Amino acid sequence: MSAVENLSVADPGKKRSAVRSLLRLWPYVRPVRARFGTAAAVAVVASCTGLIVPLVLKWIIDGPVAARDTAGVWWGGALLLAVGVAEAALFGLRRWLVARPLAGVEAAMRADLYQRLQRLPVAFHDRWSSGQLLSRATADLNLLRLFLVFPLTFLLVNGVTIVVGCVILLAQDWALGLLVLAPVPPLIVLCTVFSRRYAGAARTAQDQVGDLTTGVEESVLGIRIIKGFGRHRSQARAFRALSERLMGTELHKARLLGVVWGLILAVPELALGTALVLGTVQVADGALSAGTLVAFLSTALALRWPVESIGFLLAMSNEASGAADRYFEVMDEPVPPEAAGANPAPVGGRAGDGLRLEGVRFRYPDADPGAPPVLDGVDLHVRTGETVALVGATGCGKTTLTALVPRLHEVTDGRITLDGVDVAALPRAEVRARVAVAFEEPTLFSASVRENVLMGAPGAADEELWRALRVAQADGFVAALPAGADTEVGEQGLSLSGGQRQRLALARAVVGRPRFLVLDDPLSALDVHTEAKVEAALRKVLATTTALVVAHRPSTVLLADRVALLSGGRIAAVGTHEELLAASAEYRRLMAGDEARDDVAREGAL
Ligand SMILES: Nc1ncnc2c1ncn2[C@@H]1O[C@H](COP(=O)(O)OP(=O)(O)OP(=O)(O)O)[C@@H](O)[C@H]1O
Repeated sequence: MSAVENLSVADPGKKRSAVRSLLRLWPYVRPVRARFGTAAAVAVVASCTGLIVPLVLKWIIDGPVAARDTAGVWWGGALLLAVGVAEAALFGLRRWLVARPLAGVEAAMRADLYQRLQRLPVAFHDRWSSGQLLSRATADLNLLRLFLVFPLTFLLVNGVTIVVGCVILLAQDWALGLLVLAPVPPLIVLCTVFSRRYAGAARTAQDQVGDLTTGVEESVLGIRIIKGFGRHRSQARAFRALSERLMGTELHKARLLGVVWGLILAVPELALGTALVLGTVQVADGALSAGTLVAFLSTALALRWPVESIGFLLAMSNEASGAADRYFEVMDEPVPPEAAGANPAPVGGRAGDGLRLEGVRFRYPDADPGAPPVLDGVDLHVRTGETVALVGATGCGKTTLTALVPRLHEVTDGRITLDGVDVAALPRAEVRARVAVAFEEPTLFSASVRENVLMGAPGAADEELWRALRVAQADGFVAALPAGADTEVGEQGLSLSGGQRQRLALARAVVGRPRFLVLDDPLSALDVHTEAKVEAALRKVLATTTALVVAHRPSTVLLADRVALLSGGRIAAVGTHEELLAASAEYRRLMAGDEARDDVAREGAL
């Protein structure tokens, strides 16, 4: 699969209501409702203030102008100026009222989304592409804030202004008023149809932006592979295809908006032109005063913007409803119960029992229903203080098994106990305080060395940090960094070598002096010399803890007291390295293959 092809999570067939989606924002708007409501009321008053202008004009024309009263005209002009200033001041007040609270709403929604993402299980993150999550946390939340600032208020403000304006029009001359209002019913039908279509297109575009974000992210993170394999052209082609797909959707949106906006502009103009002709005839016949016609036409013109803006206000609202759906798709994902603060830590257990896996079965939630489970009845006992190496063919489920101990995934069946306590009965925070992990892929964050390592024991003293660095044989290179342990390691620690990253990940695992240690082939990126040093240090750590270590090569296996062979979803054999060499042909094959690879690596290093 190309690195830029990714899962899109929209369900186009699903029935949705834009209003219902947007109503879900209420809990976030609720705390600022007073200020938001005041701002909307101020905007309604400001907009309706503009409708006073035609009435003042009518008074000036039929009064001072008809009577040739110059002083009266000046007074009329002053009144028009005062109305204009009041309208501008009120709109300014509205902006001031909403700016800060609505930025706060966006920040609160973003914080909730981030917290949710932290609490959701690894299985969720396996299923969702990072770009889809990133675009929800950035572009979609921005759209929602814009919706609250603009369309939500102005659909109300313009609606009220149009109703008040229509009353004024009908009061001036009901026949001309009905003529100008004739296009309203067909325009309402048009807007409803448009909304439905536009909402679908907007949602598609948002999902495509998510796919595009994933593509950019993967290409940036995988730039070394792309360059190394000379794949930049094919990657660029795949990316262009994605961005052309998005461009097509955006053009479809623009066409829809163009048609609806064209009709919203043209149809009322036709009605207004007809009213102008008929009104002029009536003035010529003496059936209508010139002031009334001017007031009528300027009221109709004052209503142009509120009517014209409906098209793009509806478009923005539909985009916002798509963004709200996308946001709540993540927020509605169930969080495993005790992560939300249930289950207190159970007491009891059998102190000194070590780590036990009893009849553990596991199947990935998104695996093919017909496929056998990855783990199918694993029984293993790692005694307190003991180190067991887990060995098996590639893809047999070693990483999966190590992820079950700190409950990154939940067992499908069976149980895992720590000192006799079922991990499923412990709060996740408690499990992770007891079990420290280091994975094959050492993940570092764009923070200092100190912050990265102390993630394993927040608040630990400097001595603990340096002890852990010494254990991982990382103290030498960390001390030589420009700012020592306070040196920033760059995004994903990419400013460090693979071996350095892996040693920091190891230091993070041991800094909290964990009772249980789970290491997934933590020595894979080390050169033979460094590996020997880390092994020597690790041996000391392993002597003080209970450890399960995934091992691919004999040198790592020799760190362990016993070896467990994982095969066909079960533990096929347990014993010392020598015992398994003597008893298991599969184990001999595995070790022989790895020995051969080690020889090649050693030759390369020499
Ligand atoms: N998130 C996932 N969803 C579905 N299947 C998965 C997932 N992760 C791994 N698998 C499958 O589970 C099986 C075991 O994978 P796992 O990574 O545990 O193997 P492993 O023994 O650690 O392999 P290696 O030695 O190559 O690291 C593989 O068939 C893999 O395709």
